Amino acid sequence: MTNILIVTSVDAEKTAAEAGLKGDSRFHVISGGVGIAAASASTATALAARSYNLVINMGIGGGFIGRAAVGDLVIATKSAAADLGAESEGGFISIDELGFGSAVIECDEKAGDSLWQECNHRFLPVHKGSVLTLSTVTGTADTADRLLGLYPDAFCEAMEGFGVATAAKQAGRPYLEVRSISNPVGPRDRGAWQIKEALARLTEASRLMKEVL
Ligand SMILES: O=C(O)c1cccc(C(=O)CC[C@H]2O[C@@H](n3cnc4c(=O)[nH]cnc43)[C@H](O)[C@@H]2O)c1
Repeated sequence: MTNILIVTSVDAEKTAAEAGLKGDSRFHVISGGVGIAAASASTATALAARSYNLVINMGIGGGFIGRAAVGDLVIATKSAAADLGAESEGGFISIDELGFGSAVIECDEKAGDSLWQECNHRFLPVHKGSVLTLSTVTGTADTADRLLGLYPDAFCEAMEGFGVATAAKQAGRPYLEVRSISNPVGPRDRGAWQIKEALARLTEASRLMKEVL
């Protein structure tokens, strides 16, 4: 029997994910908190309590303009801690360049591809590429451009993926990140976030996960 841990950040995302799973006992959904630290600690606690075959970080996220629109799904190939490093006069220095490990964790290709194929089969708008994890929500076009300069294959930013991925990696478990877009990445306009639409799409994604994972 497959046991899959789904980690969301807030209860609204947990409820949306559970709605698509319709009580499938192979899945366990937790709401782990907002941000990389809460997500990582919550995932590690869940992994210590029970054995899982796959860990999925699921939630809403910001879509990079021209790459992923509100309501689209993004299936991560990598989760990248895009602001983990050092600032310098010459630009941002990643922890990879600083020699302290890697800011990028690969996602499970098999699980990602299965979901990707099913989304295409059902004509859901979906993208596959890097999802950035940030501690600060991007609020200017300059920052969005700078992030895309660092990660040209990024479709989305959110605040938890790399934390969940780190806990999964340390426990030796495969990992995947799935996001539905609630807002564009760029100049801050919190009132324009379409959270209801993004949560509905999250439910569609978890309904497909139930079929293919
Ligand atoms: O109003 C704000 O600026 C704000 C700051 C922190 C968190 C929130 C949330 O609504 C938390 C939910 C969740 O949303 C993800 N998310 C959604 N869009 C973005 C984005 O453009 N950039 C980064 N994260 C985003 C994130 O994973 C939060 O956990 C609101």
